[in-house]
Amino acid sequence: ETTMSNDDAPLPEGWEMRTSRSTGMTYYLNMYNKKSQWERPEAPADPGEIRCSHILVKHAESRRPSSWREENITRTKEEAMEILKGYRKKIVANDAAFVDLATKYSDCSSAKRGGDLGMFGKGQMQAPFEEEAFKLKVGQLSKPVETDSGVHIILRTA
Ligand SMILES: Cn1nc(-c2ccccc2)cc1C(=O)N[C@H](Cc1nc2ccccc2[nH]1)C(=O)O
Repeated sequence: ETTMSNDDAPLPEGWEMRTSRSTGMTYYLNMYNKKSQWERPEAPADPGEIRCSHILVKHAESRRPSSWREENITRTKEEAMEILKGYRKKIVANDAAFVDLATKYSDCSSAKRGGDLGMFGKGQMQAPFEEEAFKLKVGQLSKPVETDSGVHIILRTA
């Protein structure tokens, strides 16, 4: 029987369709690591590394309840979550830019770079952060994520 190849369906994230110059056959290119394969991919390409920015609101139970903006952070985890949800609402409503809120309010030293953490692979960031970040598509904003450092919202930028 013929297998159903849904050639007109969109490809999973990170893949592109190519035609072999020598044989004219269709193959698929992982745009992150430039590896190619004959089989139509069923899942997003493994990005290996991604780039994210984040806004961190620390609280009294944070591993290090201190930051560039506040020497001794005493707010509760619940208060931190409310503050962060307020920032997320403004960003989603386009009332404030992510980079401006990160620069002004993030309790991470990456605030100096608009919250940019640069490129990172698996095994570099705390697990809850990594898990959420690698689920995001480029340009997508996470829901609040709790780590030992505090509460974060994550923007995947690459
Ligand atoms: C992971 N990381 N990168 C930077 C950074 C990046 C670019 C420029 C300056 C600082 C700061 C940090 C960092 O761990 N900061 C901590 C807070 C923090 N905890 C995190 C957990 C997961 C991801 C980012 C996080 N940032 C701090 O300032 O107390």
